[in-house]
Amino acid sequence: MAAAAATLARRITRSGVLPLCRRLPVWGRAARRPPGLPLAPCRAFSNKKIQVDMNESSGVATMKFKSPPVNSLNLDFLTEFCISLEKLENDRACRGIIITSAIPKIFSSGLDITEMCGKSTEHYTEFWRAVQEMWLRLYSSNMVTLAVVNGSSPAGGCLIALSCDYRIMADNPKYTIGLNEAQLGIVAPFWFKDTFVNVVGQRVAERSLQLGSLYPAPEALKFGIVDELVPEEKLQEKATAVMAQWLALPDHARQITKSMMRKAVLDLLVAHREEDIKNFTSFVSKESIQKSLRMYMEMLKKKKS
Ligand SMILES: CC/C=C\C/C=C\C/C=C\CCC/C=C/C(=O)SCCNC(=O)CCNC(=O)[C@H](O)C(C)(C)COP(=O)(O)OP(=O)(O)OC[C@H]1O[C@@H](n2cnc3c(N)ncnc32)[C@H](O)[C@@H]1OP(=O)(O)O
Repeated sequence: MAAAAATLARRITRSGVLPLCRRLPVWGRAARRPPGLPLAPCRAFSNKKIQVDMNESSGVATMKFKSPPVNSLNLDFLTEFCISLEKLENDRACRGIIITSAIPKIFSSGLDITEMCGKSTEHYTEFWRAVQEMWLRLYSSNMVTLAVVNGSSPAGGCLIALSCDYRIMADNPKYTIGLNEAQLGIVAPFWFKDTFVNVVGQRVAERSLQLGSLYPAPEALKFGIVDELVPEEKLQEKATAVMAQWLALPDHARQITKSMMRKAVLDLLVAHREEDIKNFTSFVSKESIQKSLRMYMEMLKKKKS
């Protein structure tokens, strides 16, 4: 696992482009299987920060974030996420993936702010490439992707949920979700914004992004950020039912449709990836932005005392 992670990290940082596995191809997963060959065996695999369990009979994998205290998305987490997703994409038996958290009350606290504070340009470059890679892989996945948001999910955490095909959230007003970057004095990149617009529409996205709004679960449902609220103890049952409904369709029809809906947004980042990295590194390197991020971290720590 460590060797695989190192290899992937090297591939992300050096070549700049990973061989993205089948970005929304025009063929179904079943059609890729050479006739007569048995399905590849599926196993559960657990890494440091993400636990993946594969249900071989349903063809559905569950990916559980388990990176205390708050599942923040640091370089190691993002690398593990990409490796896990690649393994599942390459597993012919896997047709759907449920993404959720093993940490009570938190889905993901978003990008790890410490990765964007006081580091070198090289580090920002490596980190941002990994963030891009995570989104490109998830948003372009040809599997059915279902986010089970069982806790708060700001910024990058919200992006993960928005990048899935469907979102179920625990019916608890203490859990919030949204792209709150503006509250940190930073800006959600264009592809975060485009992903958000594709889910909630221009008006809700514009207002929410300018205000950096974090919505309690009931409001998130009202604005279409999530598709359903479910009592926490029913999340698993509901996720299984929703996944079965999506998997009841022929893969190729659903995949081609998904590709049509998402291609333009994906292509834009693929075409402007290096420029986007430069924008990020020069933006976060500004002293004013560093100051905002430091103040935000201090605010988080003070909140506890
Ligand atoms: C011209 C320019 C054009 C374009 C711009 C170009 C580029 C764009 C530039 C930048 C884009 C960046 C996009 C950023 C996306 C992000 O995701 S930023 C992260 C946003 N996340 C948050 O705001 C969440 C902050 N955290 C919280 O609100 C809470 O922690 C919580 C609700 C998640 C959990 O609350 P609690 O359970 O009460 O836990 P604590 O608050 O006590 O936290 C425990 C511990 O964890 C630390 N922590 C929390 N979140 C983060 C994080 N995201 N990163 C790093 N660390 C985090 C917190 O400080 C505590 O630490 P300790 O005090 O225990 O050391």
